[in-house]
Amino acid sequence: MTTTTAPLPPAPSVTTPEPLVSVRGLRVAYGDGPLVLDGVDLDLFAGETVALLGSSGSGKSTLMRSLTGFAPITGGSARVAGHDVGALRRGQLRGLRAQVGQVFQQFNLVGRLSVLTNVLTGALHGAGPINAVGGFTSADRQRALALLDRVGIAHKATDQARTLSGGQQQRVAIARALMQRPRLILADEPVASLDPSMSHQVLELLQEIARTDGIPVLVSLHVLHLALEHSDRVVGLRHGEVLVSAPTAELDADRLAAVYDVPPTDEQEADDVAR
Ligand SMILES: Nc1ncnc2c1ncn2[C@@H]1O[C@H](COP(=O)(O)OP(=O)(O)OP(=O)(O)O)[C@@H](O)[C@H]1O
Repeated sequence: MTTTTAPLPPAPSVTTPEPLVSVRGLRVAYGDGPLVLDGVDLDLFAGETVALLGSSGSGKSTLMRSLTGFAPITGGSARVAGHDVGALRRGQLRGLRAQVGQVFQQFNLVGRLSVLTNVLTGALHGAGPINAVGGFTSADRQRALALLDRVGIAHKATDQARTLSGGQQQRVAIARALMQRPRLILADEPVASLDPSMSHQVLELLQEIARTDGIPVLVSLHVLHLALEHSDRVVGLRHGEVLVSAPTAELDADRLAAVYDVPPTDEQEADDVAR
């Protein structure tokens, strides 16, 4: 009797989503100084909000800066949107930065300009100095107004940015970041200057943008409960190393406190929120 071997049917294709950001064994040192990041791994996927926690000096800002080529990578790699950041030349880095929306603690708006103009400047990213003087199109203006509407402050479009409250200014900064049509949003302590209510609103907005637009949002925070309430995953840095990396649903404040040399007390957290 002969037996024949039938060919196997093709395996069902299992597609694992590719992370937009993939950091492996990243090491960063400034000048001759010590390693500020030492072997950091990080993936960021479309649609997720990842909270970055750690004591002051643990390397949160440096990790963010390394994703846009502003930190000196001395080992390992950081890939963003398919690019090996450490291997990019200056012009290529400019192109990458145009795809990354950034939100900062101090909003970084031009106070004397209108809210609308501040948002429009987001369209200049990557345009270069020659295109930048060409002015904005009416399509740009429509889009900027639509974004202001989305973040809830279209009624302030013609006001000078400096006349807005902190929470409103941060919304403008988020609209400006969206004007870039970013593939990634980096928010470095975006609520450190806001009161508790504004902090929740701004973080809710960032998480909504991540989910709706399918953009990964990496947000550094100093307040544990804000991270637990407004993120899908938490990455905790300690002395430049990843100590915790887990879905937020699996974490609690006790486990996250291990990230800190001195765990923040409720009082300190309240102070941080109120700052
Ligand atoms: N441009 C720089 N030149 C030299 N050292 C730097 C530079 N930027 C940061 N550092 C050092 O790198 C370390 C990490 O700083 P980083 O700002 O990344 O920490 P962080 O976790 O964001 O802190 P914080 O919560 O206070 O913002 C610190 O020791 C800091 O002094």
